[in-house]
Amino acid sequence: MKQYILALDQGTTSSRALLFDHKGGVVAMAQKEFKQIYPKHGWVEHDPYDILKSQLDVMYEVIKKSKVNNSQILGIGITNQRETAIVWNKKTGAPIYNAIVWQDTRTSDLCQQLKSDDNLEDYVRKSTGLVIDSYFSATKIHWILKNVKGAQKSAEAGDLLFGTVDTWLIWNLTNGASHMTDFSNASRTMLFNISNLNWDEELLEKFDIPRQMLPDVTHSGFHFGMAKLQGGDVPIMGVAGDQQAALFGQGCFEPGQAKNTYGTGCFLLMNTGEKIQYSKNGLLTTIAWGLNGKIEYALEGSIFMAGAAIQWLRDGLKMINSAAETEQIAQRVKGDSGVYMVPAFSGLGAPYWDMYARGGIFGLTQDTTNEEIVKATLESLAYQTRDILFAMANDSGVKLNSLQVDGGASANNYLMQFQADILNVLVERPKNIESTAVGAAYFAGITSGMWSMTDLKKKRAVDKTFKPKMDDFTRNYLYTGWHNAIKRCMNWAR
Ligand SMILES: Nc1ncnc2c1ncn2[C@@H]1O[C@H](COP(=O)(O)OP(=O)(O)O)[C@@H](O)[C@H]1O
Ligand SMILES: O=P(O)(O)OC[C@H](O)CO
Repeated sequence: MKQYILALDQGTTSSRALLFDHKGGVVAMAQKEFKQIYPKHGWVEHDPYDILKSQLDVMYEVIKKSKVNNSQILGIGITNQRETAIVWNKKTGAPIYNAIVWQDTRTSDLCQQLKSDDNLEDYVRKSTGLVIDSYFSATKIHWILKNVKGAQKSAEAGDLLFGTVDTWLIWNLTNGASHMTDFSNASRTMLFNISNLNWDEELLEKFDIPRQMLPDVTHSGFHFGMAKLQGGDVPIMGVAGDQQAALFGQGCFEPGQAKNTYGTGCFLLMNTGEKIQYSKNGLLTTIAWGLNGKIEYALEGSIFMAGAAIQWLRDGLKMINSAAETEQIAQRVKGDSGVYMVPAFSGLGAPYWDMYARGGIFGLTQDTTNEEIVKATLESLAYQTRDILFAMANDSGVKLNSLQVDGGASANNYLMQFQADILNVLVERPKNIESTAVGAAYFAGITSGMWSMTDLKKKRAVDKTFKPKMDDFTRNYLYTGWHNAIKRCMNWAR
Protein backbone atom coordinates (compact mmCIF):
# COMPACT_ATOMS: atom_id res chain seq x y z
CA MET A 1 0.00 0.00 0.00
CA LYS A 2 1.38 3.42 -0.99
CA GLN A 3 1.81 5.90 1.86
CA TYR A 4 1.65 9.68 1.91
CA ILE A 5 2.16 12.80 4.02
CA LEU A 6 -0.31 15.68 3.89
CA ALA A 7 1.00 19.22 4.39
CA LEU A 8 -1.33 22.07 5.34
CA ASP A 9 0.22 25.49 4.70
CA GLN A 10 -1.89 28.29 6.12
CA GLY A 11 -0.35 31.51 4.72
CA THR A 12 -1.25 35.18 5.13
CA THR A 13 -3.18 35.45 1.89
CA SER A 14 -4.01 31.85 1.02
CA SER A 15 -4.36 28.35 2.38
CA ARG A 16 -2.66 25.47 0.59
CA ALA A 17 -2.65 21.71 0.91
CA LEU A 18 -0.07 19.42 -0.69
CA LEU A 19 0.09 15.64 -0.67
CA PHE A 20 3.61 14.15 -0.81
CA ASP A 21 4.53 10.62 -1.80
CA HIS A 22 7.31 8.49 -0.38
CA LYS A 23 9.91 10.06 -2.70
CA GLY A 24 8.91 13.56 -1.60
CA GLY A 25 7.14 14.25 -4.91
CA VAL A 26 3.96 16.34 -4.94
CA VAL A 27 0.97 14.14 -5.83
CA ALA A 28 -1.66 16.87 -5.64
CA MET A 29 -1.97 20.47 -4.56
CA ALA A 30 -4.79 22.95 -3.98
CA GLN A 31 -4.76 26.60 -2.99
CA LYS A 32 -7.42 29.10 -2.01
CA GLU A 33 -7.11 32.81 -1.29
CA PHE A 34 -9.23 34.25 1.51
CA LYS A 35 -10.41 37.67 2.55
CA GLN A 36 -8.11 40.30 4.04
CA ILE A 37 -9.91 42.70 6.37
CA TYR A 38 -8.61 46.25 6.84
CA PRO A 39 -10.95 47.91 9.38
CA LYS A 40 -8.72 51.01 9.82
CA HIS A 41 -5.38 52.33 8.59
CA GLY A 42 -2.69 49.94 9.78
CA TRP A 43 -5.16 47.31 11.03
CA VAL A 44 -5.17 43.87 9.38
CA GLU A 45 -7.57 41.09 10.38
CA HIS A 46 -8.71 37.66 9.19
CA ASP A 47 -11.93 35.89 10.02
CA PRO A 48 -10.74 32.74 11.90
CA TYR A 49 -13.54 30.76 10.23
CA ASP A 50 -12.27 31.86 6.78
CA ILE A 51 -8.84 30.59 7.76
CA LEU A 52 -10.32 27.28 8.90
CA LYS A 53 -12.75 26.83 6.02
CA SER A 54 -10.24 27.65 3.29
CA GLN A 55 -7.76 25.24 4.87
CA LEU A 56 -10.31 22.42 5.16
CA ASP A 57 -11.56 23.04 1.61
CA VAL A 58 -8.11 22.68 0.05
CA MET A 59 -7.32 19.69 2.26
CA TYR A 60 -10.42 17.79 1.11
CA GLU A 61 -9.84 18.89 -2.50
CA VAL A 62 -6.36 17.34 -2.41
CA ILE A 63 -7.56 14.11 -0.80
CA LYS A 64 -10.31 13.84 -3.42
CA LYS A 65 -8.07 14.72 -6.39
CA SER A 66 -5.40 12.22 -5.42
CA LYS A 67 -7.95 9.47 -4.69
CA VAL A 68 -6.06 8.29 -1.61
CA ASN A 69 -7.67 6.66 1.35
CA ASN A 70 -7.18 8.47 4.68
CA SER A 71 -5.55 5.34 6.08
CA GLN A 72 -2.74 5.81 3.52
CA ILE A 73 -1.90 9.23 4.97
CA LEU A 74 0.71 8.57 7.66
CA GLY A 75 0.59 12.03 9.07
CA ILE A 76 -0.39 15.67 8.66
CA GLY A 77 2.18 18.45 8.88
CA ILE A 78 0.87 21.93 9.68
CA THR A 79 2.70 25.14 8.92
CA ASN A 80 1.31 28.63 9.28
CA GLN A 81 1.58 32.39 9.12
CA ARG A 82 3.16 33.19 12.48
CA GLU A 83 2.38 35.69 15.30
CA THR A 84 -1.25 36.17 14.17
CA ALA A 85 -3.36 35.99 17.34
CA ILE A 86 -6.73 34.29 17.82
CA VAL A 87 -8.72 34.15 21.06
CA TRP A 88 -11.73 31.88 21.31
CA ASN A 89 -14.24 30.56 23.80
CA LYS A 90 -13.24 27.19 25.21
CA LYS A 91 -16.82 25.88 25.45
CA THR A 92 -18.36 27.11 22.20
CA GLY A 93 -15.21 27.25 20.09
CA ALA A 94 -16.29 30.67 18.80
CA PRO A 95 -13.60 33.34 18.38
CA ILE A 96 -14.30 36.44 20.46
CA TYR A 97 -12.64 38.71 17.88
CA ASN A 98 -11.15 38.41 14.40
CA ALA A 99 -7.60 37.11 14.11
CA ILE A 100 -5.24 40.08 14.50
CA VAL A 101 -2.70 39.52 11.76
CA TRP A 102 1.08 39.83 12.19
CA GLN A 103 1.09 42.90 9.89
CA ASP A 104 -1.34 44.82 12.13
CA THR A 105 0.18 47.91 13.79
CA ARG A 106 -2.67 48.95 16.13
CA THR A 107 -0.50 48.37 19.19
CA SER A 108 2.41 50.55 17.99
CA ASP A 109 1.85 53.25 20.59
CA LEU A 110 1.72 50.70 23.39
CA CYS A 111 4.96 49.18 22.10
CA GLN A 112 6.60 52.57 21.83
CA GLN A 113 5.70 53.24 25.46
CA LEU A 114 7.15 49.86 26.51
CA LYS A 115 10.31 50.55 24.53
CA SER A 116 11.04 53.62 26.61
CA ASP A 117 11.85 51.22 29.45
CA ASP A 118 15.38 50.07 28.53
CA ASN A 119 15.28 47.30 31.11
CA LEU A 120 12.18 45.82 29.51
CA GLU A 121 13.73 45.91 26.03
CA ASP A 122 16.78 44.06 27.32
CA TYR A 123 14.61 41.63 29.23
CA VAL A 124 12.46 40.87 26.20
CA ARG A 125 15.51 40.30 24.02
CA LYS A 126 17.20 38.03 26.55
CA SER A 127 14.10 35.99 27.30
CA THR A 128 12.33 35.80 23.93
CA GLY A 129 15.08 36.70 21.42
CA LEU A 130 12.77 39.39 19.98
CA VAL A 131 12.49 43.17 19.94
CA ILE A 132 9.43 44.96 21.31
CA ASP A 133 7.19 45.43 18.27
CA SER A 134 3.52 45.27 17.34
CA TYR A 135 4.49 42.41 14.95
CA PHE A 136 4.47 39.80 17.73
CA SER A 137 1.44 38.20 19.40
CA ALA A 138 1.80 39.56 22.96
CA THR A 139 0.36 43.04 22.48
CA LYS A 140 -2.31 41.70 20.10
CA ILE A 141 -3.62 39.33 22.80
CA HIS A 142 -3.45 42.19 25.29
CA TRP A 143 -5.47 44.38 22.92
CA ILE A 144 -8.19 41.73 22.50
CA LEU A 145 -8.47 41.17 26.26
CA LYS A 146 -8.72 44.91 26.94
CA ASN A 147 -11.04 45.84 24.05
CA VAL A 148 -13.55 43.02 23.78
CA LYS A 149 -16.19 43.45 26.43
CA GLY A 150 -15.77 41.03 29.34
CA ALA A 151 -12.77 39.31 27.74
CA GLN A 152 -10.25 39.93 30.53
CA LYS A 153 -12.65 38.55 33.11
CA SER A 154 -13.49 35.49 31.01
CA ALA A 155 -9.81 34.82 30.39
CA GLU A 156 -9.15 34.97 34.12
CA ALA A 157 -12.06 32.59 34.74
CA GLY A 158 -10.41 30.12 32.35
CA ASP A 159 -13.10 30.40 29.67
CA LEU A 160 -10.88 31.64 26.82
CA LEU A 161 -8.08 30.07 24.81
CA PHE A 162 -5.36 31.75 22.81
CA GLY A 163 -3.62 30.30 19.80
CA THR A 164 -1.49 31.23 16.85
CA VAL A 165 -2.96 29.85 13.61
CA ASP A 166 -1.41 26.38 14.05
CA THR A 167 -3.09 26.04 17.45
CA TRP A 168 -6.44 27.20 16.05
CA LEU A 169 -6.21 24.57 13.29
CA ILE A 170 -5.06 21.77 15.63
CA TRP A 171 -7.84 22.58 18.11
CA ASN A 172 -10.49 22.50 15.38
CA LEU A 173 -9.10 19.45 13.56
CA THR A 174 -9.04 17.48 16.83
CA ASN A 175 -12.53 18.70 17.83
CA GLY A 176 -11.08 20.57 20.79
CA ALA A 177 -9.03 17.65 22.12
CA SER A 178 -5.59 19.32 21.69
CA HIS A 179 -4.67 22.85 22.65
CA MET A 180 -1.02 22.84 21.56
CA THR A 181 1.67 24.62 19.63
CA ASP A 182 5.32 23.93 18.83
CA PHE A 183 8.49 25.72 19.98
CA SER A 184 8.96 27.58 16.69
CA ASN A 185 5.52 29.19 16.87
CA ALA A 186 5.70 29.87 20.62
CA SER A 187 8.99 31.71 20.08
CA ARG A 188 7.12 34.32 18.00
CA THR A 189 4.65 35.40 20.68
CA MET A 190 7.05 37.58 22.74
CA LEU A 191 5.84 35.59 25.74
CA PHE A 192 8.06 32.51 25.50
CA ASN A 193 11.47 32.10 27.10
CA ILE A 194 13.64 30.52 24.42
CA SER A 195 16.30 29.33 26.90
CA ASN A 196 14.23 27.55 29.53
CA LEU A 197 11.41 26.72 27.08
CA ASN A 198 8.59 27.99 29.32
CA TRP A 199 6.04 30.75 29.03
CA ASP A 200 7.61 33.79 30.68
CA GLU A 201 5.66 34.59 33.86
CA GLU A 202 7.04 38.13 34.09
CA LEU A 203 5.93 39.00 30.56
CA LEU A 204 2.54 37.36 31.07
CA GLU A 205 2.05 39.58 34.10
CA LYS A 206 3.24 42.66 32.22
CA PHE A 207 0.68 42.06 29.44
CA ASP A 208 -2.01 40.82 31.84
CA ILE A 209 -2.38 37.51 30.01
CA PRO A 210 -3.54 34.56 32.16
CA ARG A 211 -1.25 31.54 31.77
CA GLN A 212 -4.22 29.17 31.50
CA MET A 213 -5.27 30.53 28.11
CA LEU A 214 -1.94 29.57 26.52
CA PRO A 215 -1.36 26.28 24.70
CA ASP A 216 1.06 23.52 25.72
CA VAL A 217 4.33 23.79 23.81
CA THR A 218 6.26 20.90 22.35
CA HIS A 219 8.64 19.76 19.60
CA SER A 220 7.89 20.41 15.92
CA GLY A 221 7.97 16.67 15.31
CA PHE A 222 5.38 15.28 17.72
CA HIS A 223 2.01 13.50 17.82
CA PHE A 224 -0.25 16.55 18.28
CA GLY A 225 -3.51 14.57 18.24
CA MET A 226 -5.86 12.89 15.79
CA ALA A 227 -7.46 15.04 13.08
CA LYS A 228 -11.10 13.96 12.88
CA LEU A 229 -11.57 13.99 9.12
CA GLN A 230 -14.33 12.83 6.82
CA GLY A 231 -13.08 9.43 5.68
CA GLY A 232 -11.21 8.62 8.90
CA ASP A 233 -8.83 10.00 11.49
CA VAL A 234 -5.30 11.05 10.54
CA PRO A 235 -2.59 11.91 13.12
CA ILE A 236 -1.08 15.41 13.18
CA MET A 237 2.66 14.63 13.30
CA GLY A 238 4.40 17.90 12.60
CA VAL A 239 3.90 21.62 13.29
CA ALA A 240 6.15 24.61 12.61
CA GLY A 241 5.90 28.30 11.82
CA ASP A 242 6.10 28.81 8.06
CA GLN A 243 9.52 30.45 7.95
CA GLN A 244 11.15 27.84 10.15
CA ALA A 245 9.43 25.13 8.10
CA ALA A 246 10.89 26.66 4.92
CA LEU A 247 14.36 26.60 6.51
CA PHE A 248 13.87 22.90 7.19
CA GLY A 249 12.30 22.28 3.77
CA GLN A 250 15.31 23.89 2.08
CA GLY A 251 17.54 21.39 3.87
CA CYS A 252 19.28 24.06 6.00
CA PHE A 253 20.01 21.52 8.74
CA GLU A 254 23.52 22.76 9.57
CA PRO A 255 24.65 25.97 11.30
CA GLY A 256 25.52 28.68 8.78
CA GLN A 257 22.96 27.56 6.19
CA ALA A 258 20.32 30.14 5.24
CA LYS A 259 17.26 30.65 3.06
CA ASN A 260 15.11 33.57 2.00
CA THR A 261 11.36 33.10 1.40
CA TYR A 262 9.61 35.62 -0.87
CA GLY A 263 5.93 35.44 0.06
CA THR A 264 3.64 38.16 1.42
CA GLY A 265 6.64 39.25 3.43
CA CYS A 266 10.22 38.13 3.01
CA PHE A 267 12.02 36.19 5.71
CA LEU A 268 15.71 35.38 5.75
CA LEU A 269 16.68 32.77 8.34
CA MET A 270 20.06 31.32 9.17
CA ASN A 271 20.47 28.14 11.18
CA THR A 272 22.73 28.80 14.21
CA GLY A 273 22.51 25.27 15.63
CA GLU A 274 21.97 24.55 19.31
CA LYS A 275 23.51 27.87 20.30
CA ILE A 276 21.44 30.96 21.06
CA GLN A 277 23.04 33.84 19.21
CA TYR A 278 21.81 37.37 19.97
CA SER A 279 21.95 39.98 17.25
CA LYS A 280 23.73 43.33 17.45
CA ASN A 281 22.31 44.41 14.09
CA GLY A 282 18.54 44.36 14.42
CA LEU A 283 17.90 40.68 13.72
CA LEU A 284 15.76 38.33 15.78
CA THR A 285 16.80 35.20 17.60
CA THR A 286 14.21 32.52 17.22
CA ILE A 287 13.67 28.80 17.72
CA ALA A 288 14.13 27.04 14.40
CA TRP A 289 12.61 23.78 15.58
CA GLY A 290 12.58 21.16 18.28
CA LEU A 291 13.29 17.72 16.88
CA ASN A 292 14.54 14.41 18.25
CA GLY A 293 14.93 15.94 21.71
CA LYS A 294 17.11 18.80 20.45
CA ILE A 295 16.31 22.52 20.12
CA GLU A 296 17.93 24.40 17.27
CA TYR A 297 17.95 28.16 16.85
CA ALA A 298 18.05 30.64 13.99
CA LEU A 299 18.82 34.28 13.33
CA GLU A 300 16.01 35.92 11.39
CA GLY A 301 15.56 39.06 9.35
CA SER A 302 11.84 39.78 8.89
CA ILE A 303 10.72 41.99 5.99
CA PHE A 304 7.03 42.86 6.31
CA MET A 305 6.20 43.78 2.73
CA ALA A 306 7.45 41.79 -0.22
CA GLY A 307 4.96 39.97 -2.47
CA ALA A 308 2.26 42.04 -0.76
CA ALA A 309 3.68 45.12 -2.49
CA ILE A 310 3.22 43.34 -5.82
CA GLN A 311 -0.31 42.48 -4.78
CA TRP A 312 -0.89 46.16 -4.04
CA LEU A 313 0.19 47.05 -7.59
CA ARG A 314 -2.42 44.54 -8.80
CA ASP A 315 -5.35 45.07 -6.40
CA GLY A 316 -4.77 48.57 -5.04
CA LEU A 317 -3.32 50.55 -7.95
CA LYS A 318 -4.62 48.18 -10.67
CA MET A 319 -1.35 48.81 -12.47
CA ILE A 320 -0.87 45.15 -13.39
CA ASN A 321 -3.18 42.19 -14.01
CA SER A 322 -1.06 39.50 -12.42
CA ALA A 323 2.00 39.23 -10.20
CA ALA A 324 3.72 37.06 -12.80
CA GLU A 325 3.65 39.74 -15.52
CA THR A 326 5.94 42.00 -13.45
CA GLU A 327 8.86 39.94 -14.75
CA GLN A 328 8.32 40.98 -18.39
CA ILE A 329 7.38 44.52 -17.41
CA ALA A 330 10.62 45.02 -15.47
CA GLN A 331 12.64 43.49 -18.28
CA ARG A 332 11.17 46.00 -20.76
CA VAL A 333 12.49 49.00 -18.80
CA LYS A 334 15.81 50.03 -20.26
CA GLY A 335 18.54 51.43 -18.05
CA ASP A 336 18.34 52.88 -14.55
CA SER A 337 15.29 55.10 -14.16
CA GLY A 338 16.37 56.32 -10.72
CA VAL A 339 12.98 55.37 -9.25
CA TYR A 340 12.84 53.73 -5.80
CA MET A 341 9.80 52.34 -4.04
CA VAL A 342 9.88 51.66 -0.29
CA PRO A 343 6.91 49.43 0.67
CA ALA A 344 6.87 50.35 4.37
CA PHE A 345 3.07 50.01 4.53
CA SER A 346 3.17 48.44 8.01
CA GLY A 347 6.32 50.16 9.18
CA LEU A 348 9.73 48.60 8.68
CA GLY A 349 10.86 45.33 10.23
CA ALA A 350 14.47 44.17 10.44
CA PRO A 351 16.99 45.71 10.64
CA TYR A 352 15.22 49.10 11.14
CA TRP A 353 12.30 48.20 13.46
CA ASP A 354 10.38 51.40 12.84
CA MET A 355 6.64 50.94 13.41
CA TYR A 356 6.10 54.54 12.26
CA ALA A 357 7.82 54.27 8.88
CA ARG A 358 5.50 54.52 5.88
CA GLY A 359 5.91 53.78 2.19
CA GLY A 360 7.09 56.15 -0.51
CA ILE A 361 8.03 56.36 -4.17
CA PHE A 362 11.06 58.50 -4.97
CA GLY A 363 12.90 59.87 -7.97
CA LEU A 364 9.76 60.61 -10.01
CA THR A 365 10.02 62.86 -13.05
CA GLN A 366 7.35 63.90 -15.55
CA ASP A 367 8.22 61.02 -17.84
CA THR A 368 8.22 58.30 -15.15
CA THR A 369 6.14 55.35 -16.36
CA ASN A 370 4.01 52.74 -14.64
CA GLU A 371 6.55 50.19 -15.80
CA GLU A 372 9.33 51.94 -13.90
CA ILE A 373 7.23 51.94 -10.75
CA VAL A 374 6.55 48.22 -11.17
CA LYS A 375 10.27 47.57 -11.64
CA ALA A 376 11.14 49.67 -8.58
CA THR A 377 8.61 47.72 -6.51
CA LEU A 378 10.14 44.39 -7.53
CA GLU A 379 13.61 45.71 -6.78
CA SER A 380 12.53 46.81 -3.29
CA LEU A 381 12.33 43.11 -2.33
CA ALA A 382 15.96 42.65 -3.32
CA TYR A 383 17.19 45.80 -1.56
CA GLN A 384 15.42 44.85 1.65
CA THR A 385 17.04 41.42 1.44
CA ARG A 386 20.46 43.01 1.05
CA ASP A 387 19.86 45.05 4.24
CA ILE A 388 19.21 41.80 6.10
CA LEU A 389 21.99 39.74 4.59
CA PHE A 390 24.58 42.33 5.57
CA ALA A 391 23.26 42.48 9.13
CA MET A 392 23.39 38.69 9.26
CA ALA A 393 26.96 38.51 7.99
CA ASN A 394 27.99 40.99 10.70
CA ASP A 395 26.19 39.04 13.43
CA SER A 396 27.17 35.54 12.48
CA GLY A 397 30.55 36.10 10.90
CA VAL A 398 29.30 33.86 8.07
CA LYS A 399 29.64 35.27 4.57
CA LEU A 400 27.27 33.34 2.37
CA ASN A 401 28.49 32.31 -1.06
CA SER A 402 24.98 31.47 -2.15
CA LEU A 403 21.45 32.20 -0.98
CA GLN A 404 18.71 29.60 -1.20
CA VAL A 405 15.38 31.12 -2.16
CA ASP A 406 11.77 30.00 -2.28
CA GLY A 407 8.19 31.30 -1.98
CA GLY A 408 5.79 32.68 -4.61
CA ALA A 409 7.84 35.68 -5.79
CA SER A 410 11.02 33.60 -6.19
CA ALA A 411 9.46 32.40 -9.46
CA ASN A 412 10.28 35.86 -10.87
CA ASN A 413 13.48 35.57 -12.92
CA TYR A 414 14.04 39.34 -13.17
CA LEU A 415 13.84 39.66 -9.40
CA MET A 416 16.15 36.69 -8.77
CA GLN A 417 18.78 38.01 -11.21
CA PHE A 418 18.58 41.49 -9.67
CA GLN A 419 18.87 39.84 -6.24
CA ALA A 420 22.07 38.04 -7.24
CA ASP A 421 23.40 41.29 -8.71
CA ILE A 422 22.66 43.51 -5.74
CA LEU A 423 23.99 40.95 -3.23
CA ASN A 424 26.91 39.81 -5.32
CA VAL A 425 26.20 36.21 -4.29
CA LEU A 426 24.77 33.23 -6.16
CA VAL A 427 21.00 32.82 -5.81
CA GLU A 428 19.84 29.23 -5.92
CA ARG A 429 16.19 28.34 -6.56
CA PRO A 430 14.95 24.78 -5.86
CA LYS A 431 12.68 22.85 -8.23
CA ASN A 432 9.88 22.98 -5.69
CA ILE A 433 9.56 26.56 -4.41
CA GLU A 434 6.90 25.47 -1.88
CA SER A 435 9.62 24.88 0.74
CA THR A 436 7.24 25.82 3.55
CA ALA A 437 4.93 22.91 2.80
CA VAL A 438 7.93 20.67 2.14
CA GLY A 439 9.27 21.49 5.61
CA ALA A 440 5.93 20.73 7.28
CA ALA A 441 5.81 17.42 5.41
CA TYR A 442 9.38 16.63 6.51
CA PHE A 443 8.52 17.16 10.20
CA ALA A 444 5.48 14.91 9.89
CA GLY A 445 7.41 12.42 7.73
CA ILE A 446 10.19 12.08 10.29
CA THR A 447 7.80 11.68 13.21
CA SER A 448 5.72 9.07 11.44
CA GLY A 449 8.82 7.13 10.36
CA MET A 450 8.34 7.72 6.63
CA TRP A 451 11.74 9.43 6.28
CA SER A 452 15.03 9.71 8.17
CA MET A 453 17.28 12.81 8.26
CA THR A 454 19.59 10.96 5.86
CA ASP A 455 16.70 10.57 3.40
CA LEU A 456 15.89 14.28 3.65
CA LYS A 457 19.47 15.37 2.96
CA LYS A 458 19.24 13.69 -0.46
CA LYS A 459 15.99 15.32 -1.54
CA ARG A 460 16.94 18.86 -2.50
CA ALA A 461 16.90 19.55 -6.26
CA VAL A 462 18.02 22.88 -7.79
CA ASP A 463 15.99 24.43 -10.61
CA LYS A 464 18.17 27.43 -11.47
CA THR A 465 21.21 29.29 -10.17
CA PHE A 466 21.43 33.06 -10.80
CA LYS A 467 24.99 34.39 -11.03
CA PRO A 468 25.84 38.02 -10.21
CA LYS A 469 26.62 40.07 -13.32
CA MET A 470 26.60 43.66 -12.04
CA ASP A 471 29.80 45.64 -11.63
CA ASP A 472 30.74 46.94 -8.16
CA PHE A 473 30.28 50.60 -9.03
CA THR A 474 26.69 50.14 -10.22
CA ARG A 475 25.84 47.91 -7.28
CA ASN A 476 27.09 50.43 -4.73
CA TYR A 477 25.54 53.35 -6.58
CA LEU A 478 22.09 51.72 -6.66
CA TYR A 479 22.26 50.62 -3.04
CA THR A 480 23.18 54.14 -1.88
CA GLY A 481 20.00 55.39 -3.60
CA TRP A 482 17.98 52.80 -1.67
CA HIS A 483 19.34 54.04 1.64
CA ASN A 484 18.49 57.61 0.76
CA ALA A 485 14.91 56.51 0.07
CA ILE A 486 14.68 54.49 3.31
CA LYS A 487 15.87 57.46 5.38
CA ARG A 488 13.02 59.58 4.02
CA CYS A 489 10.38 57.01 5.00
CA MET A 490 11.44 56.47 8.57
CA ASN A 491 9.42 57.83 11.48
CA TRP A 492 6.89 59.26 8.99
CA ALA A 493 3.64 58.49 10.85
CA ARG A 494 4.84 59.46 14.33
N1 LIG B 1 5.94 35.79 -10.47
C1 LIG B 1 5.82 36.60 -9.42
N2 LIG B 1 6.51 37.77 -9.36
C2 LIG B 1 6.43 38.59 -8.30
N3 LIG B 1 5.66 38.33 -7.23
C3 LIG B 1 4.96 37.20 -7.23
C4 LIG B 1 4.99 36.28 -8.32
N4 LIG B 1 4.16 35.25 -8.00
C5 LIG B 1 3.65 35.53 -6.79
N5 LIG B 1 4.12 36.70 -6.32
C6 LIG B 1 3.81 37.33 -5.02
O1 LIG B 1 4.12 36.38 -4.03
C7 LIG B 1 3.12 36.33 -3.03
C8 LIG B 1 2.58 34.93 -2.94
O2 LIG B 1 3.60 34.10 -2.50
P1 LIG B 1 3.27 32.96 -1.46
O3 LIG B 1 4.55 32.23 -1.22
O4 LIG B 1 2.11 32.22 -1.99
O5 LIG B 1 2.84 33.87 -0.22
P2 LIG B 1 2.11 33.58 1.19
O6 LIG B 1 2.53 32.20 1.62
O7 LIG B 1 2.65 34.66 2.04
O8 LIG B 1 0.62 33.74 1.01
C9 LIG B 1 2.02 37.28 -3.44
O9 LIG B 1 2.09 38.40 -2.58
C10 LIG B 1 2.34 37.65 -4.89
O10 LIG B 1 2.11 39.02 -5.11
O1 LIG C 1 2.25 34.07 5.18
P1 LIG C 1 3.67 34.29 4.86
O2 LIG C 1 4.26 33.12 4.12
O3 LIG C 1 3.98 35.58 4.22
O4 LIG C 1 4.48 34.31 6.26
C1 LIG C 1 4.18 35.24 7.23
C2 LIG C 1 5.14 35.11 8.39
O5 LIG C 1 5.03 33.90 9.05
C3 LIG C 1 4.97 36.24 9.34
O6 LIG C 1 5.93 36.19 10.35
